[in-house]
Amino acid sequence: MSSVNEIVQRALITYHGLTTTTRAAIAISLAVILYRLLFRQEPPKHKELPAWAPIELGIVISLLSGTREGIVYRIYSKLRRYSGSFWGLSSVNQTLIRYEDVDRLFSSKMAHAVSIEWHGYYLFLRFFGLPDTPELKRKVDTMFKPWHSPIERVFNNETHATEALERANIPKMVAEFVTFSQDREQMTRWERVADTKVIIPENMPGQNAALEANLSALIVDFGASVTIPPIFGRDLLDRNPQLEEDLWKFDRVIPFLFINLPEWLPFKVMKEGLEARKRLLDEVEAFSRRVTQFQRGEEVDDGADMSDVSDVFLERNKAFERDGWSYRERAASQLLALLASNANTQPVLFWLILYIYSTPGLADSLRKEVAPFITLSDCPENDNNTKIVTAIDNFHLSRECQLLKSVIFETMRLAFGAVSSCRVKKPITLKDGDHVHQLYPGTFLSVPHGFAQRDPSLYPDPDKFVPDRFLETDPASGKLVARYGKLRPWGAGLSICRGRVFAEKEMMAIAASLVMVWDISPAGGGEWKVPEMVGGPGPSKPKEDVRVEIRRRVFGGASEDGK
Ligand code: HEM
Repeated sequence: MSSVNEIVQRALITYHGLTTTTRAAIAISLAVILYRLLFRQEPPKHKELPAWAPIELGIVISLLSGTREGIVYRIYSKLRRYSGSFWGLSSVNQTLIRYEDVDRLFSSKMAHAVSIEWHGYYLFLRFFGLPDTPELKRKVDTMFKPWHSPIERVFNNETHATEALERANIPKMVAEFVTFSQDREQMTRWERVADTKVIIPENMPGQNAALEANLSALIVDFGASVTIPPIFGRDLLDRNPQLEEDLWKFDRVIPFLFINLPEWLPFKVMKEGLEARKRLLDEVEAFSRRVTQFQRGEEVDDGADMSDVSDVFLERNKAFERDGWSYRERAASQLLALLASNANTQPVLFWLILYIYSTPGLADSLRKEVAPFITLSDCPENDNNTKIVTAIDNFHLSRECQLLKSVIFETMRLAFGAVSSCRVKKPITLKDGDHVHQLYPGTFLSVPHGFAQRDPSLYPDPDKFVPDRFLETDPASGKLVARYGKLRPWGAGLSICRGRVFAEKEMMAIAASLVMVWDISPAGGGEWKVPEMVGGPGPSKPKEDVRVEIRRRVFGGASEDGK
């Protein structure tokens, strides 16, 4: 709020320092824009969300999260097109704050009047710079369902999501979480990016090995290495050592592409992001070719083994093949899936692991809760009473471990803000408390669900991490169960996340296995310092990384508890 005021004040000072001609030109341009926004009788019929809409959403969130005073807030409130929960200067775009009927708006009951399928083509053009042609538009529009339904069928279904998780082989991954290797060649891909430093090498008689690392860098690449193979198989990751780094670089530039900033802007982040995008498209394009060769029974380039590529990917590739998609276009679409499955999961996973270890007593409570569902055996490389995970009972882990579930919900409350958007396709009238709004086709509605997540009337002491905040006593069984309540981290209704069942199970399995066999503490000893969160809506990132020490948990010794 204050920063918006500051920006306006600075803009006014700069404005007064300009020549008369420049000031007149700017004033006329602003008047024209305002006239177009405020006084058009017929709202323009937009097919895509206007590029300025996400900026307006950010401004609305910032204006309404503060004390709701100051000149900018007052001017905006006077100028806004609607009233009640609807915020926006132009009828083309409205941000809905505390609108009570969000679930109904995005439900199948409203599908005749609002569409959640507006964004596909828009993302293709803005994210990948593909040429705007009627043919590409037809392809993307007709692919919305074939694009989403295989993902939804597997990753939002209890049984199939559990099967996909088994394919991720989390026990093996967790055993390799830290290798304590000083040789870069021997390190895992996530150790290579985490600026690791071995403090005590492995196999020192009578000593438990210890390693320092940057926790966020380590976890996001570790998480992506778990998430990618059950969808894409091993080939894509194994062949492209830089893939994850490129994914994060591209992810950083996406907010700029989303609001249509020109690609030639001379920012480092833009340049690096676009170079990463090119490499990613090349890699996923070559991968799509190999998958197609495999599906046709042809010889696969480089003799690659594509037998573990998931049915989801195969089904989508077949649909592309039928509909005449070029390999470049397929790569763009598959890259969207790569982003959707990783860009949210991995930052949330980092905060989850950080909260588990940094909240006093929480790691021990979770160890007690998850122990019956995690099978351990003695660590073969180490005779110091340390263990490795050999099996995870994913089904019971998600059914029985309600504290862990509540911890995940609480992490998402603090570190992730979903936004759901839809396009009005038929005239509708929406009731909003005492207000009634008439909405026109070609206009857009966006709901930042995260807006309410730090509201003290819903979540007392809202900035504090409270592990059992989401636990409620179930009246029928008398047991404690984790319930979402008003939290909507996966979005709403028909547009809800297509991978949420898998994502939740995956976070549970990774957190439960890591906490059982690894100890993590602040580097150099002392108190934990949880870094400031930056970014959002979407996942928040840490302002700076967290330097930690990682050791194997010693059983029957000082660090063991709860087993
Ligand atoms: C913590 C992890 C995750 C979070 C918080 C999350 C959240 C979200 C949200 C908020 C949306 C948009 C919902 C809306 O528009 O109302 C979304 C869309 C989606 N998610 Fe997730 N997601 C996660 C993990 C995953 C995973 C693991 C997968 C795949 C296996 C996945 C697949 C998708 C897909 C395909 C979409 C639709 C994208 C589109 O239409 O453009 N998500 N997710």
